[in-house]
Amino acid sequence: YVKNTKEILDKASREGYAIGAFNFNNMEFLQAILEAAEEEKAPVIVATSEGAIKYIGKGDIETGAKLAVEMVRTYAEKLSVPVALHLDHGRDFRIIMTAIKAGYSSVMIDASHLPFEENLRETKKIVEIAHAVGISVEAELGKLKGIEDNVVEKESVLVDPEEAKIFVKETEVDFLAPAIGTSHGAFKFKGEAQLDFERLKKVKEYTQIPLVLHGASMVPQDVVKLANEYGAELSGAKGVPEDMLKKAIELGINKINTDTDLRITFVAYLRKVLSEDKSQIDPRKIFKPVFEHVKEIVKERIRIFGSSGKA
Ligand SMILES: O=C(COP(=O)(O)O)NO
Ligand SMILES: [Ca+2]
Ligand code: NA
Ligand SMILES: [Zn+2]
Repeated sequence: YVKNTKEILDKASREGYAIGAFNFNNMEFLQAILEAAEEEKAPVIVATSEGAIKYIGKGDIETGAKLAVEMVRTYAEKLSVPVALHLDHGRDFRIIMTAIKAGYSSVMIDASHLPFEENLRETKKIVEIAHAVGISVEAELGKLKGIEDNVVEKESVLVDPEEAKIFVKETEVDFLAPAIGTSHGAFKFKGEAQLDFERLKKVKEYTQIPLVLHGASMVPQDVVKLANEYGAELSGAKGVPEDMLKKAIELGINKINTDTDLRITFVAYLRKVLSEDKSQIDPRKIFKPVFEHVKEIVKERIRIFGSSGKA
């Protein structure tokens, strides 16, 4: 169990590959992610959003954070690969403190919806506290479109590399998520997929720290098609193409946040299994094949990110 996410991300940044940061909300997704990392011999980051902590704790934040840490630690001590637990899109000061106290390896303070100076001040405060207890911190500059937890960002506002230089110097944040055109969820682009690689290149040059890509799911069309065949309504779903992910990694992305790809895979195969095995009522028999597919998609991502065999 990795005490501090920085150690695995600094290595990835030095060697030019990316670590998957996969979101989970329950035991089965966590199992699938960790099995995938073990089979790929890859370091891995598992992440909970604030909503996931509330979900795991049935509304009680301490319970949720504690349970997440205990589940991850208990599984991780059996594995040969490094595992880090990360708080994704931390916004609420109390939740960030609770995650640190519970034993998370790193926390994100997402104050990117605030004006630059306020984002900088918020981030600096979290960094001072987290660094005092040996925990690493992620922050975000610029805005992703779509729903970011409970804040609806109408327009994406791309990162300003000059701001990034000042921001990282002033806050001493360990890794930075620059908005370069992605957005959360399954409907990322109206027209052609497009990322601002020029900005990304400059942010890396100016900051020289591990960078994070949010909204990075690829939204595989075969899985979307399967889900729709079994009654889902996901037409128009579109993600980040593989060649763009690879280019982003070449230009300095070292942590890739992936949630939607696991969700779509889960939904497609759950629908399929339920419609084919109509008398099945044992949840274990329903979930086993479904989470085999979730594990496979995580392995595919780890291979694309270049972290297979890096444990
Ligand atoms: O950024 C993400 C996940 O993005 P996706 O919706 O593209 O999986 N989590 O913080
Ligand atoms: Ca944000
Ligand atoms: Na994050
Ligand atoms: Zn995100």
